[in-house]
Amino acid sequence: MFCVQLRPWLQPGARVCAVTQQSIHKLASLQKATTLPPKKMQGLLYPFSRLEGYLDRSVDKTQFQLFHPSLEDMVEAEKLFCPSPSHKIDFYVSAERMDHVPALKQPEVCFIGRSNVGKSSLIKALFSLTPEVEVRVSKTPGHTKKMNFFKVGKAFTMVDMPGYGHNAPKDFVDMVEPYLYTRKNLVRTFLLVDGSVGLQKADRIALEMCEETRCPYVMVVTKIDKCGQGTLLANLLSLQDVVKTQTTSCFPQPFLISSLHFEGIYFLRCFIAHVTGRIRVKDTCQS
Ligand SMILES: Nc1nc2c(ncn2[C@@H]2O[C@H](COP(=O)(O)OP(=O)(O)OP(=O)(O)O)[C@@H](O)[C@H]2O)c(=O)[nH]1
Ligand SMILES: [Mg+2]
Repeated sequence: MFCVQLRPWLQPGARVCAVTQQSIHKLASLQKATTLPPKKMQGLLYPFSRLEGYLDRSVDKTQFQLFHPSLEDMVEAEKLFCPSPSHKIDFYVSAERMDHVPALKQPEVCFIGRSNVGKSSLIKALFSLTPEVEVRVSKTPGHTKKMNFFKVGKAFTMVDMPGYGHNAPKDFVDMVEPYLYTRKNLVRTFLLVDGSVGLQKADRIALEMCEETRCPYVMVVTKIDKCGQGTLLANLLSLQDVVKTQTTSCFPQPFLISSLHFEGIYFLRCFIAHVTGRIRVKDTCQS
């Protein structure tokens, strides 16, 4: 659980981030988040904590907390998302076909999901400490048409994928499937589902594809700011049931995200740093 007494660790003098704060979203950094009242901060850092009280006693909560980084872990991870002259964070290249995909050695994570589910917005929020990195988002489904590669120094690459479903690019399958099946340096796929509607038919197909690739993947529940707690909880529990009973390569703990309000963003930065081998989060099972 979050310890408020860790706060002094973040007081002036602590090396949190060297970028100027001017054009950066007010909640982009942990430093700002930790100035909020404790309950609000807890919800931002650990979004599941908001739902915990509503869970029936019979529900096994440990499954929702397998990955449970400390504040220090999150601070450590955040440094990776702060650019410096020796650690450049930037858009690298777009690819429409597998033979356009760059050959890279560093670990890679990618984001897939239905069009409009919030993939690009999530990447934008993760990169909010580098606002000059352009990640295009749109309310029109099917906006991202290519696989967009973003380099985080020499640490890892993040790939924003086109969405499936409504207005997906015609060559979606030819583009994304070979990538998921053959990309050697892919360490995690994040499969995004909308918190208001839960797992849809198209998501089940994506989930089956992820299972077939046998690469580890993680479910991310998006836009949690938009849905009521009852709806979110119901969708989360049914999603977790599917993960538990029908998958073998999926991490049992779904992550909750609001790219607009920054809930879960620090948490996800930490998970990415962990799975790409940049930090080691203690007491973490099966991640
Ligand atoms: N309320 C709310 N809206 C969000 C959130 N994330 C994304 N959106 C909105 O959802 C819409 C789609 O966001 P994108 O990030 O472009 O979605 P995408 O998954 O990249 O979509 P495609 O590129 O079309 O596949 C935009 O209008 C975003 O502002 C969120 O966390 N909360
Ligand atoms: Mg997009």
